[in-house]
Amino acid sequence: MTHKLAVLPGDGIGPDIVREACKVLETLRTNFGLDMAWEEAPVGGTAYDQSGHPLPEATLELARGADAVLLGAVGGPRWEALDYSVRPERALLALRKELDLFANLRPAKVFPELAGASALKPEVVAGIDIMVVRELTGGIYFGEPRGVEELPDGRRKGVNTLVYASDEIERIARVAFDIARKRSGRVCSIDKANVLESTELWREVVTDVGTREFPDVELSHMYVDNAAMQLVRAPGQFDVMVTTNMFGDILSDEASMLTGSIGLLPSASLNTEGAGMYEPIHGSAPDIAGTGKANPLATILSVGMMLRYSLDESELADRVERAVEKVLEDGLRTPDIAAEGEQAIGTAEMGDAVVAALRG
Ligand SMILES: NC(=O)c1ccc[n+]([C@@H]2O[C@H](COP(=O)([O-])OP(=O)(O)OC[C@H]3O[C@@H](n4cnc5c(N)ncnc54)[C@H](O)[C@@H]3O)[C@@H](O)[C@H]2O)c1
Ligand SMILES: CC(C)[C@H](C(=O)O)[C@@H](O)C(=O)O
Ligand SMILES: [Mg+2]
Repeated sequence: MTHKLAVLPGDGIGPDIVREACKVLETLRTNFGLDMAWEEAPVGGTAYDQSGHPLPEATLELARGADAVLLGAVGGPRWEALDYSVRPERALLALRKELDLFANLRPAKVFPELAGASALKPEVVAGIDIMVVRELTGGIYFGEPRGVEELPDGRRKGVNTLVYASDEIERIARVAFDIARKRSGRVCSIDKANVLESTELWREVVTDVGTREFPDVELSHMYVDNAAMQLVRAPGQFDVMVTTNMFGDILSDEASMLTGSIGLLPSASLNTEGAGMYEPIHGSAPDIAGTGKANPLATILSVGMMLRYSLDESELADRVERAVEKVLEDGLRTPDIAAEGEQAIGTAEMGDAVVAALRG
């Protein structure tokens, strides 16, 4: 059966990195028999400029009908002053909510060749392989009430609400425990249960699910401030980290620096139906947009996750990961992962190198 893909390049460096990921998909089709067809659609600021909305109905429909969505990035200074309701980032949140993509997997794996590019000492990050499991359709990103209101005395009040219902916590906990069973058998749940009742419930529910359904998995808990510190002090203690929407957003960017660059971290956002959205964890990088300096590897590795989690093509996923390892072994570096004085290559050259490594 032909896999139907929706490709949403978005803004800033989005189109550049997605172009390279599509070269990889095309190579898998022509050389390795991947049966797929993709259709592209605008999203984010680019879509807003074209149609007045960051997530046009046609784009949402395309995503709904696809087996998997590949997304670049959205947003940028050009659209920052827009009303919140039509800001590019809203498209991302709407896609996640509409497709019920509650489970966001963000692996942070240190490639041996890049241990020297890490923000930490190479010996501290050697072998690091962390899976951040981020809840993606709840928490403070979606809680009501929200907004900015005028107070009678002329002041304004900004409100966001951190809400979690027990079933939302249960389902993300199950995803984390399941993944841990295939890895080290350990889960660390990150919360702020000492201050926030919503995450006190988080801790309680994660513990219940663990005790009742996954007694074989070792569960520990950590407050988020400590976790942020431990991630740079001794990252080797973590394997699967499960956490709320906002804590996961922040901790995954932090974890990326263990690997050397945010330009290396892919993600999968999954629902219970097997469909998923795949995107790098980074944003539209306005500071380097249009310069050809963006690292496309996070997006290419997101294609790998797509093959594994939505298309049931794990052999091809392995091939993509091996091709990325090969280009790094060969010493190819975009500027974000190049050592001082080391020759760097551009976005398209990196994509071409992965394609060449795939072809063998
Ligand atoms: N998933 C998404 O679409 C997503 C994620 C994060 C931020 N954003 C949006 O992107 C815009 C910029 O946000 P930001 O600057 O805070 O975060 P960012 O992730 O876009 O950039 C942070 C830093 O990392 C660098 N960087 C990011 N991706 C890179 C890559 N592939 N290769 C090399 N360097 C890379 C950038 O140059 C920048 O210095 C904002 O509008 C934000 O809302 C979108
Ligand atoms: C752009 C923004 C809505 C998004 C998030 O906060 O989830 C981004 O930072 C991410 O990590 O995907
Ligand atoms: Mg983020």
